[in-house]
Amino acid sequence: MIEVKNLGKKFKNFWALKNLNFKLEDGEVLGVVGKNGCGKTTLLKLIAGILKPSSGKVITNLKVISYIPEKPILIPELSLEDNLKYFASLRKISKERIYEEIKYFELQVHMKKKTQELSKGLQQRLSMIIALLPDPDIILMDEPTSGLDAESKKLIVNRIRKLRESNKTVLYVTHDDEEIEKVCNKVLILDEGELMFFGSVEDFWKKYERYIYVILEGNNEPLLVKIEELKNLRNVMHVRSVGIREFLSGGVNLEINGKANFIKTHGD
Ligand SMILES: Nc1ncnc2c1ncn2[C@@H]1O[C@H](COP(=O)(O)OP(=O)(O)OP(=O)(O)O)[C@@H](O)[C@H]1O
Repeated sequence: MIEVKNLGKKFKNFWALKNLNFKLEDGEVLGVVGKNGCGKTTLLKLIAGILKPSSGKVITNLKVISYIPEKPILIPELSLEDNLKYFASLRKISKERIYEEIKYFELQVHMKKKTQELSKGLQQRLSMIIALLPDPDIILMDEPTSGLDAESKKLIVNRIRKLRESNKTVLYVTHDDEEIEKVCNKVLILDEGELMFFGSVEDFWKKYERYIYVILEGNNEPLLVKIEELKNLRNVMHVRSVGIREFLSGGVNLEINGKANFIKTHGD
């Protein structure tokens, strides 16, 4: 369990996070969403204990916390294998446990390569292993899949699912709507340091109403419409769903704790 109570962070005279309140149970995966600079990394760092709160507190009964920063922290001159050996030696992790993760993340053939020579995806897989070796109860990840190749992304997303199945608590920053819908059971939306929404994906759509994109015959421009309006439309050529992030960035203006207050068509 993690409970965040009246949590705030001030840098000089600027509040990067203001009065956040939410609670996560064990085994929940929270997607942290919001525009650049809205305080996502600050929130993870406060929970990790890297930053001290300026107001409020983080309460948890869980002991081992792993934080995976956006840019992996690895020793560039050492091989993948030696990086793992080094980090494992700090925690007395068994060889079997290390090999289990190497196999899962399909890194066997890259063991002798220096980490500075590895692609971003391989570096991120290695970073995940290092963070998971101590068997953390809470895993905090800052955009773990952003800008990665499809294979690395798949392995990381599936590993997050496995963490959820083994009752771990995961908070991760993501810009990917598909991941939010498929991996996260809760979503937290920040807007300029304030909590705009916290709850399940289903509750988000209950609150803001579900929208879809439709393409009508003779018009290539997708239209954003409420799902129940579909039955009133003629000559529909194509329909596709809208994810939370796309919804937020597609011209929909949400008031904090309010309803969507205007809609415009995609691409305007
Ligand atoms: N150490 C710091 N000192 C001063 N200001 C900071 C510090 N760390 C973050 N900030 C500011 O706090 C705000 C929130 O930053 P944060 O990195 O948490 O945002 P973010 O949502 O993670 O952004 P991004 O999506 O770009 O990574 C930003 O305005 C940032 O400039």
